[in-house]
Amino acid sequence: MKLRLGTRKSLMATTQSQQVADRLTALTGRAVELVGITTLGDVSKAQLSQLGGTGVFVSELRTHLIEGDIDFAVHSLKDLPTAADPQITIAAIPLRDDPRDALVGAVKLADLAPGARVGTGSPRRIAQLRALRADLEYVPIRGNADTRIGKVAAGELDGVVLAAAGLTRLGRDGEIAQLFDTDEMLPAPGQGALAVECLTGRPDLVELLSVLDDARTRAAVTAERAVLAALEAGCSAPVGAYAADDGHTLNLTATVVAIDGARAVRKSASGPRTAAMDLGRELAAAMIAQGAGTLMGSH
Ligand SMILES: NCc1[nH]cc(CCC(=O)O)c1CC(=O)O
Repeated sequence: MKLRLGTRKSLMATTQSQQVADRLTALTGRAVELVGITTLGDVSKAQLSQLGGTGVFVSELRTHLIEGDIDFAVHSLKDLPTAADPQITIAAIPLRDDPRDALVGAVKLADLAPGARVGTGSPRRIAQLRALRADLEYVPIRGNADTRIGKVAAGELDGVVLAAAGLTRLGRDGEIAQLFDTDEMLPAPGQGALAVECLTGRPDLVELLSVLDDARTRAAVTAERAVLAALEAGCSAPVGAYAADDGHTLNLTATVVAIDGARAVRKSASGPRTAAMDLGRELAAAMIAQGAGTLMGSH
């Protein structure tokens, strides 16, 4: 029997789902069929913020899992709520793609003229960009990557900032003018990683899908998301976190930035991969002690 992989119909979603399907077939011999699902979030993009952000896509695919229409689903990990759903198991977190943010446009950020218009809807990106270039105009934009990049081609904007991983999945990485090093811009927790999930009540399927798991990526994103959860922040909060696992140790850096870009709390910590959750929680507690909570309230 073919496994049914439920996916949103956007190009990014179908591309990443197909990659996961192909890898699963290569590793296990099991055939996988993509099942396109139109979510409420896709239908009414205008109301997306009222619907609670990108979490709406995740919860609709989860409803299809629970109803048995599909066997498993693939999400961008950074769009998953930090609160676990006991009915759902993240059976695999595959090897992460490039976690960095990217500037799409003709020139690097440092070479943009004063007052140039840069598009991004993310408070995390705006705040960190303001810290790098306070003299540019940051324009809130919505829509899929295609629409956003189109505003640069149309001359409406001088640049847009997006996740490098998403651009690569869309085959648009050739238009990247600059990749931001994590020293200058910390990505969203889990950025560039995928989550493969199915029902907890299907242990055989959990086991089958687990061949896709990458232990280092799982540890890194566990630490990053523990920061987010401990700060009680959502996916649209001005929180950046990045952890790298060098094979022995997990090195985690996180930041909370005020939307004006003028104030930030930034801290790093290291620990064993096996204690990823504690590493993230403890770093968040240290950040709160330095005023991170006040900064988040001030945007
Ligand atoms: N919030 C939307 C979203 N969710 C995942 C990605 C990109 C791919 C990824 O980070 O895995 C994007 C677009 C973006 O932030 O540019």
